[in-house]
This record gives sequence, structure tokens and C-alpha cells, in this order.
Amino acid sequence: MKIAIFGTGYVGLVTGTCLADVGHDVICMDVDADKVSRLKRGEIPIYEPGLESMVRDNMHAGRLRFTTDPAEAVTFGLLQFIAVGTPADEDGSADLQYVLAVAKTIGEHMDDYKVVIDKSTVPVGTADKVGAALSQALAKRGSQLEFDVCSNPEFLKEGAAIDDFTRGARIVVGTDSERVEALMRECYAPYNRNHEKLMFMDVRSAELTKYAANAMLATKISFMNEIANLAERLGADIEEVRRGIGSDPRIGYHFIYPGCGYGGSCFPKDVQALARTAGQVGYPAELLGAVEAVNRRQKTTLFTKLQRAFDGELKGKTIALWGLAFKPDTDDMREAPSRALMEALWAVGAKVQAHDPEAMDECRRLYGQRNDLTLADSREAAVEGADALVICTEWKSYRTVDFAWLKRELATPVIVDGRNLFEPDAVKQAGILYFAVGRGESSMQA
Ligand SMILES: NC(=O)c1ccc[n+]([C@@H]2O[C@H](COP(=O)([O-])OP(=O)(O)OC[C@H]3O[C@@H](n4cnc5c(N)ncnc54)[C@H](O)[C@@H]3O)[C@@H](O)[C@H]2O)c1
Ligand SMILES: O=c1ccn([C@@H]2O[C@H](COP(=O)(O)OP(=O)(O)O[C@H]3O[C@H](CO)[C@@H](O)[C@H](O)[C@H]3O)[C@@H](O)[C@H]2O)c(=O)[nH]1
Repeated sequence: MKIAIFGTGYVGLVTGTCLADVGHDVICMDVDADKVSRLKRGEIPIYEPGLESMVRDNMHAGRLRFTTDPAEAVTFGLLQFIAVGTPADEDGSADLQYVLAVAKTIGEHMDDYKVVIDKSTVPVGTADKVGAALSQALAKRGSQLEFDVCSNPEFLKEGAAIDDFTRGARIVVGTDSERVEALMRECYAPYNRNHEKLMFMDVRSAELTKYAANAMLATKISFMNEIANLAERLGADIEEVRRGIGSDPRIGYHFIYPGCGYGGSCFPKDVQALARTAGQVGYPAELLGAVEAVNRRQKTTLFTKLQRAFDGELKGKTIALWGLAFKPDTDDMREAPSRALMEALWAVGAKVQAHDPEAMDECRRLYGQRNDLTLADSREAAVEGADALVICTEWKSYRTVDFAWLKRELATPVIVDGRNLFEPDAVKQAGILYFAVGRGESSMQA
């Protein structure tokens, strides 16, 4: 099938590449000329395991190409995927300007029937707005060409994007058109061989499904963080509690890891956007507000624990930080807990020596050159001359540590672990103060 994808970010690039990989002819369009010229050279602007070779293979096979020319993309594809950003507006609602700009572009250039597919995460009612923007653009041309708009939210996770796209649990499509259903079945047929994964529903339900999924996952995390904070004050161990409740199949082990708060480009903005949508229809959505509030507070806990370890005297201290990305296997630092921590440390005059296997360029791009930030080449270099170590991201390469070595390196042997990587007793035996989440030294200290 001939497919056009608008937006070559995490979602657009993965969608385009995976669809090309199963034999479709794909053109990806982006307004960012620099991104497109890098992609044309086979350079991937993001870090996503496995993606670079897949992009190159499909470009060489002639099934995947990139352009900045909207007319070329619109006329090429029967299916037009919109995969541009929907960042939070000032009031927290989803900013639809990029989505609606693509709709207008499609209306301006289409020369035949098109299926316009909202893959971006968009509030309920957006398909109607996309249809209206497109109709308006067509009307300006005096054209009465036909089109359909459907919703096809994406559920991939960064760091596991290819696997999630190709082997995801479900493919949700919101449409009331049989023609669209048949075309979407054809598009996704290569991923639908083992068992039926396609779920067709009305457009509004599909749009809401995406927000409900993210809000549910964010709720699980905030719930666990709330219980972890309680465990600290009650002298319980959250990791035992996690195992205890996860063993109940009604609860399950997935997505119940306590930590230093959820980050990334999705949960924070999507929980907020759903709450704003609820507000717009006069529903208070108190649970969503609480999920957001718990997460905001959780991101401050690493700093609070450091303050406790140093009796509030953090000025002039050097803090080693392992993990800048909002989670492992990505270079994405959007809403990362590391950022809240670094900014709080800088505000009180402390210095940061940070390491991340993939996100250091992104950190440089975000913060530039600063006297109070050193980006270290290795995890070992990050702790050299530091007073304490904080772990923000559970990269595999941080999971095994020689505590005797750490004790020698750190001026004050303190570890604040935002991901519960170590056994508290092992760290304690090495003579290091260990503040984890819901366990360790944090326990019984309100
Ligand atoms: N990142 C994820 O893991 C993920 C997963 C599922 C859903 N989503 C949703 O998918 C959408 C895209 O997210 P992302 O992380 O890929 O965003 P991103 O910021 O990485 O990429 C968006 C791209 O769209 C381009 N763009 C903007 N306006 C354009 C236009 N008019 N025409 C063509 N390109 C344009 C930008 O230049 C950018 O390259 C968002 O709604 C997001 O919530 C993201
Ligand atoms: O038990 C857990 C699981 C995750 N996290 C944190 O939650 C955040 C989000 O993690 P994850 O969901 O793995 O990453 P994303 O790439 O943001 O993916 C989410 O957001 C995407 C964009 O909407 C959706 O498509 C995915 O299904 C959804 O998992 C990260 O900061 C994690 O550290 C925890 O704290 N505890």
C-alpha cells in the first residue's frame, strides 16, 4: 500500500519504518529540514534500539523515503498518518496546532480519496476537528474530493518501540466506515497473522482508549509511589510489598515499580490533558489530579533525601548522577526526574557530575555549558571526587556495583537510589548510607 507519514519523531519514524519493513511503500514527511536531510543520509536523530539498521535496510530496498515536500507526501499516500507532536498547552490541554496544520496541508494538496489517520495522541473530538480543517482547505480550492478520518492511537514505548509496534497487544482503530476498516485491515494484515489484534470501535472510544491506557499506567505508578512513601514512614519494605501484591493475578507484576516519578513525553502530558478534557465537560476527575500531584511530589524526593543525608548543607557539594534519560534505552530527557533533581541542586549551589549511556548529547543540548555540570565519560568518572551518588535511571550497566570501591570514591558514602537497584543490607555492610524508595535508610524517617 502507498502510505504517507507526517512527523518523523519517535512515533512517525517507527511507524513508517515498520510499515516499510513488511512491504508497504512509505514516504515520511517532516517540516524539520535538518532532520529530513540527516534521515536521507541514513542517520537517525533519536536513539532507539534496532531502528537505525531497519531504516537503512528499507531505504536501500526502496520502500522508505523522506521528504520536506508536503505535496509529494500527500499525493503519494492513500493512507495519510498524522504522527506529529501534541504537546501540553499552557493550561495542560493538548495543543492541536501541528495536527490541524497537517490536516490543512492534506486538504490543500490531495488529488484523490484519502484516509487520514490520527496516530498522534489527541483528545476526544479531534477527528471531527481534523475533518473540519480538511474540508475547509478543500472548500477553498472549490474541491469536493472524498476523504475519511479515523483514529489509530499508538501504544509503543520508547526503548522498545519496534517490538511494541510489531508485536503489540492490540491495534485500535476508531471508524464507522467499512471502507476504512477494509483498508486498515490491509495495512496491518502482516501484524495480524497469529491472532486477531485489530479492534474496531467508534472514533471517540478509540481516542479515549489511548488516554485511558496511559492514565491507568500512570495511576499504577503513582499508587506504588504513594505506598512506598508510606512504607518509609512505617518501616516496611516496598519491594516485599511489590512482590506480595504483584503475585495476585488481579494486580500483576507489570508497571508497579516505585521510583523517582514517571517522566517522558507521554504520561505527564496525557494525564494532564485528560484532566483538562474532563474539566471541559464539567467532570472533576479527582483521581487524575491526585496521580499528577503524587508524581510531582515524587520527583522531589531524591533531593529531599540528599538534604537529609547532608543535614541540609548541599551548597558546594558535588553530586554524582547516574542516568539522565527518563528511562533506560532512550536518549529522551523530556520530563525526566534527573532534570528536577539537577535543577534543585543547582538552585542551592551544588555541582553535578552526570553520566548516561545515551542521553549526554541531549543534556548538553538542554543545558549547554555550565560550571556546575560535568558530563563524565563513564559511571566511574562521574563518581570521582563526588560527595554522594544518586541513581535516576535503571540502565543495565548500573545494576552491578563494587560497593567497596564506591565507599573509597565517595567523600561521604551516601547513595540515593531512585530505582531500588540494590539490596539495602549489601550497601549498608559496605559502610554506605543507602536511601532507596520505600526501603533502606529512608525507612521510619518521616
Ligand atoms: N514518544 C512516544 O513514545 C509516543 C508513543 C505513543 C504516542 N505518542 C504520541 O505520538 C505523537 C508524536 O510523538 P513523538 O514522540 O513522535 O513526537 P516528536 O516530537 O518526537 O516528533 C514529532 C515530529 O513532527 C514534526 N512535525 C511538526 N509539525 C509537522 C508538520 N506540519 N508536518 C510534518 N511534520 C511535522 C516535528 O518536526 C517532529 O519531527 C504525540 O501525540 C505523542 O503523544 C508518542
Ligand atoms: O513500573 C514502572 C514503570 C514505569 N515507570 C516510569 O514511567 C515512565 C514511563 O515509562 P514507559 O511507559 O516505559 O515509557 P514511555 O515510552 O513513556 O511509554 C508510555 O507512553 C507511551 C506514549 O503514549 C505509550 O505509547 C506507552 O504505551 C506507555 O508505556 C518512565 O519514567 C518510567 O521510569 C515507573 O516509574 N514504574
